[in-house]
Amino acid sequence: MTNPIILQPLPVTLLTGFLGSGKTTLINHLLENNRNEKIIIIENEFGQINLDSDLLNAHCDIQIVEMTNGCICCTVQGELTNALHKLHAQRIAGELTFDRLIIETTGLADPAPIIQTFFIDDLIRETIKLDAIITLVDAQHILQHLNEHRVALSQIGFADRIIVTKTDCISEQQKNEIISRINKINNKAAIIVAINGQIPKSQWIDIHSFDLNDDLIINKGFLVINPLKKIETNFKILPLQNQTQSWTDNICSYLFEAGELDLKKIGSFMENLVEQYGNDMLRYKGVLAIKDNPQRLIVQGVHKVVGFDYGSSWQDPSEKISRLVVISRILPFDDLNQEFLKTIAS
Ligand SMILES: Nc1nc2c(ncn2[C@@H]2O[C@H](COP(=O)(O)OP(=O)(O)OP(=O)(O)O)[C@@H](O)[C@H]2O)c(=O)[nH]1
Repeated sequence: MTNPIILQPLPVTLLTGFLGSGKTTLINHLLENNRNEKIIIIENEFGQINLDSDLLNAHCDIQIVEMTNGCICCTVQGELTNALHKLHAQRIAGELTFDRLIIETTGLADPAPIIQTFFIDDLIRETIKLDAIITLVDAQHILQHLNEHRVALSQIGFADRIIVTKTDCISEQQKNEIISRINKINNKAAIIVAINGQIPKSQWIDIHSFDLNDDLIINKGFLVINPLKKIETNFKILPLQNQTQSWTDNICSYLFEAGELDLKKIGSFMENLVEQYGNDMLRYKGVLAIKDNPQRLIVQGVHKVVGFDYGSSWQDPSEKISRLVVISRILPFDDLNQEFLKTIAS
């Protein structure tokens, strides 16, 4: 009898960004500088013609799976699920060996249905580990994209990390304005500057954004890397102070904060929040302190798909603090915050 093959969950990076923002350029840079890893790339193109697979470096050790069935919102979940199941079957059968998967979405895609695929499907949840959502932003055109295409806003809102490209085509002042605008839309993601995709792999691969760990890092600083210099982590992670909303653009970051909560009450608060506003909530992540429970309760969600899990124990019970960050289209924050505060344990 042969032993069943036990495989580690496959790390997956989801690469998004508006048309022409530099996704293929970034992947090519990775492939050229990372030849000892086998990478599978799933391309999701809008329309029937997929040019990107031709643009990728054919001589590198990659496999490309194309999904060319245009309408991303209705078909992508099914198509992506099928593609991932097929890859898993080939991996299990030993027909394909690879170390990681990168999914490059069409520039016109709202990442929501793609991300949801990773939460919804049982086999995918068990065999794949979503590492991070990386959004590329074309510094030259982003202001126009934001004005004209809601999807550009959504792509920034969903990001765990944002890579600003083409800063070589604009002035220093314009670059700073753009970084500041992006930071107002999503102040959770670190922002990195890359010219022609030239950043080290460690800046966008193996970020572990979806790990259910206890760190709720709220980043208000910028991580700006000059590709020509040695990487310095001149990286400020500052606690979000009392500011709970950023009002430029209609996607905001909200912070709900309190001490120990009542499990039942916070459960129904979350249920109502997601039921009522799930369509507007791009991403949310929280570390909650529950009364009479030594462990942290971790909550993560994308729109109406939400997951709860217990994390590690609080070291010092007197420091138990609950934080929930929501990146969303505009919410009636004051009313919701009143409801949130009612979940504080008595
Ligand atoms: N000047 C400059 N050009 C860049 C930079 N990054 C990418 N480009 C160029 O921008 C164009 C589009 O880059 P791609 O990598 O094809 O962009 P993409 O996001 O894959 O494009 P789509 O698949 O059409 O959405 C190419 O001509 C790249 O050479 C950069 O940092 N600076």
